[in-house]
Amino acid sequence: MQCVSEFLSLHGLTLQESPTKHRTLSTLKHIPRGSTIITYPSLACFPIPSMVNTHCNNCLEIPIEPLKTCSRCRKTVYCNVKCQKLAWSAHHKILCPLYKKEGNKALDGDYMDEEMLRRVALKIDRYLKKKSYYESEKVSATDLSEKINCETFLTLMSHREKHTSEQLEKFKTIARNVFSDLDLQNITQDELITYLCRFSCNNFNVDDSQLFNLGEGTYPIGSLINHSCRPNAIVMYSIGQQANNGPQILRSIENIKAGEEITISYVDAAMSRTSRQRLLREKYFFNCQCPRCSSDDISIDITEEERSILVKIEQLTEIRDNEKEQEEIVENLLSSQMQQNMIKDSISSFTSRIIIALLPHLTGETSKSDYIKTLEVLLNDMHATITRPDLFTTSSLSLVTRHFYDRIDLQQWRESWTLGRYILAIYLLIYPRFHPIIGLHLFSLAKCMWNDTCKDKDKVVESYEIVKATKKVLEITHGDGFENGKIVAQVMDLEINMQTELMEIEKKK
Ligand SMILES: C[S@@+](CC[C@H](N)C(=O)[O-])C[C@H]1O[C@@H](n2cnc3c(N)ncnc32)[C@H](O)[C@@H]1O
Repeated sequence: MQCVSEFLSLHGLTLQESPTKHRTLSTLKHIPRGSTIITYPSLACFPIPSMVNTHCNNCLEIPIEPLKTCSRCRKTVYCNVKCQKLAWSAHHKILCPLYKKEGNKALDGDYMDEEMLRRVALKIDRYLKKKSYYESEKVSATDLSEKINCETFLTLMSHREKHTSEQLEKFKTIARNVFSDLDLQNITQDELITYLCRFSCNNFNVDDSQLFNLGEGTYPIGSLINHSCRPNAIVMYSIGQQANNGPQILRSIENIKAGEEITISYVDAAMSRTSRQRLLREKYFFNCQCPRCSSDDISIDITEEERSILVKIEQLTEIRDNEKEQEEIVENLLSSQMQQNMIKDSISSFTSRIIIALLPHLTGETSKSDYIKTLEVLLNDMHATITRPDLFTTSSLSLVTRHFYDRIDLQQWRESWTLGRYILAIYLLIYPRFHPIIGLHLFSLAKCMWNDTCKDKDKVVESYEIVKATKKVLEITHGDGFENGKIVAQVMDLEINMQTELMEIEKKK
């Protein structure tokens, strides 16, 4: 692991033993919010079944040029010749005859595991075979990254002894098939079972900049990062970077002090504590004791204000006994007649209050403690201000979101931005303030508002505030690099249109 430690320390990071988490990845220097902490290539990544015919099998990009299909197996598509050549030397030379032999094999649930195992096993086998080269001074930069990935992968936790016997049986079958298909010289069939266990608690869904799931990836460096339900970092992807095989980018969403552990969230922040903890136990085999899960434990080292808001955020995600009744209320609320009366009253005014209070914390340089104070006031006032505070919870989200997109499809901009503001208010209460979900939702909302402005100055001003917040959040979550930078550029175009419109309105006065 010498070269892995060196690679990490080049980026100001260090890996330490931990009695409860096996290892922790911490920073040696202060990291400002919105920084790219480190970028690293995958050991293997490929599209999910529904994307195999539309997205490049090497870099997951939707190509501008017509797709190139492998003329032998007719199964894999690439965005260009460069990607095709890279895939050929990495794995396709060996896998192509297998794909051909398999004909129209169904891409079912086991397909992802089997395909990942084939690709990773081929790389590890090659690495073990040429270990003396990989350890020599002659090793090329690309092979050095491969070495870092292979070495790290071999140290990842597998929790093999904790998987159910049913799961292990399934893995045994996949391992047997892959072992008989590939001529592996340096890996045993039994080791392949451990690899499959590793995939299940370490691998990532690869999403595009809009958070649409495109594929799955093994990113050994990313797999060194532990979980927190209130994380200080996120992972994003740079789709379409052929040579780097869909690199993963680790970005800070908070200022991180020197010595602090870097954490990401393995689960959706809008899930209830019970659901999050169940998933973390069943898939990752640990009991989460992050500040959010342990917010009522006074021995946890956080400020009293933070503890108080984390307890209240938790209440917003709890699964309720009156879920059905709540659904009916939201459904009625969204029906056109009721919408006029009720959204405008209680929901709408509290929505405005949340947005007015929290938006400056997305655009300005306010400190985390100021943001927490504002959040605390809002959460404290919630019960005093509105009759149904339970409508600002996770339970309302999926229903309102569905209606929001229906209205967008119908180009009903007024209704869509009314619903979009309501969703934004719930997001702002539940999610960390600099979260890609918030940035992307702000962008959708800004577009709806812009479509509905009718050149009314107040509306243009309001949508301009939303677009400024969008830009700030996306600069932090997405950054300005490559594919992710494109979305920030789109926001800037919208911002310029709004500025021009505001100047026009001023001139006409
Ligand atoms: C993707 S790995 C993270 C890196 C891992 N700690 C290591 O040293 O290889 C996921 C595993 O790390 C451990 N882990 C991650 N976050 C944790 C947390 N918050 N508390 C305890 N264990 C954690 C669990 O064993 C989990 O299955």
